[in-house]
Amino acid sequence: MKTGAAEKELARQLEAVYDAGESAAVATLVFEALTGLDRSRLRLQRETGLTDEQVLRLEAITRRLLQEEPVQYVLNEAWFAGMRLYVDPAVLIPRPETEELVEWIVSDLRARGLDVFDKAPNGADRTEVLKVLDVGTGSGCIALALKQRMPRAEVWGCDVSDEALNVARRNGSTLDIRVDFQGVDFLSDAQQTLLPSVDVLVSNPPYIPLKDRSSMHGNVVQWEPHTALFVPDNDPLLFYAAIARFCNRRLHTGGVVYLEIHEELGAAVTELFRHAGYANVELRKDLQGKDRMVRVSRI
Ligand SMILES: C[S@@+](CC[C@H](N)C(=O)[O-])C[C@H]1O[C@@H](n2cnc3c(N)ncnc32)[C@H](O)[C@@H]1O
Repeated sequence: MKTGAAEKELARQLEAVYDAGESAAVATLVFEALTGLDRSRLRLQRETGLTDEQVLRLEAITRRLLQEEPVQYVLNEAWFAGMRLYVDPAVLIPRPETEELVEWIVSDLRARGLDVFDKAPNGADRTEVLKVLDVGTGSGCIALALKQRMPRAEVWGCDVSDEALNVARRNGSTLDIRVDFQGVDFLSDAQQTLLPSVDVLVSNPPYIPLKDRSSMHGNVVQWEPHTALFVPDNDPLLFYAAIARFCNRRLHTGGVVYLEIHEELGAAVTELFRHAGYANVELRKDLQGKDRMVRVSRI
């Protein structure tokens, strides 16, 4: 079968689980992975035939996609902040909203003129000037993107899931980005003491109340790790409260906290931090116009 026709046929089949636009986008991702060609080369080689091996692989991929398994898990890759990350069902698939959180941090720190962006020249003093902690690191996407953009910062990522930490460490080593990933149950005050004092804390914690589960798309609920997604209906701010407790002890004066939030929890999260004595509280919308990020500082 020719590549172009096979891609069209896959898109058609995927309309059983996705809308037409998504089906075409997923089919293109599959064919990029299958052929090793980017989308413009793929278009130029529409008439090239698939090898027997490619046909077999395509059949296996199609079967998994039709069971609503996210394409990122099927292909074991997701793009985040220009990095190709390994992902599997142990970790949340990194989302574009989270890239916006990373951009907010980087642009703030640039504006502060901090000496963290350039690699120290050979032989120069490699003293790291800024300590950053990513809570609930999952694939390591936030921590790795920050360390890549700010080579002279010292970056930690923590997670309760050993499987997620394996993925994060694998990404760090494949990309050759040095982040210290640690296994910590952040909800335990005792385990929080294993973590360093920092200047910047960032987190995209679990924040979806369990009651929302029934209205979510099958490919999220059936496949993505529930420890990454859900919080109890009666305590949706659980992780933000734990972050505030940690920051009271371990965030340096002048330190800043950046959080991803549920679109309906903007007022509650900002109030929690105001009440805990934090300043410069700012709620920001994502590109979809939904309340999605909060920044607060410790004075
Ligand atoms: C919403 S995911 C975010 C993953 C990644 N930072 C991202 O933005 O794609 C939340 C992460 O928090 C982790 N997590 C859940 N409970 C935790 C706990 N008690 N302590 C530390 N991490 C936890 C999950 O394993 C998951 O990796």
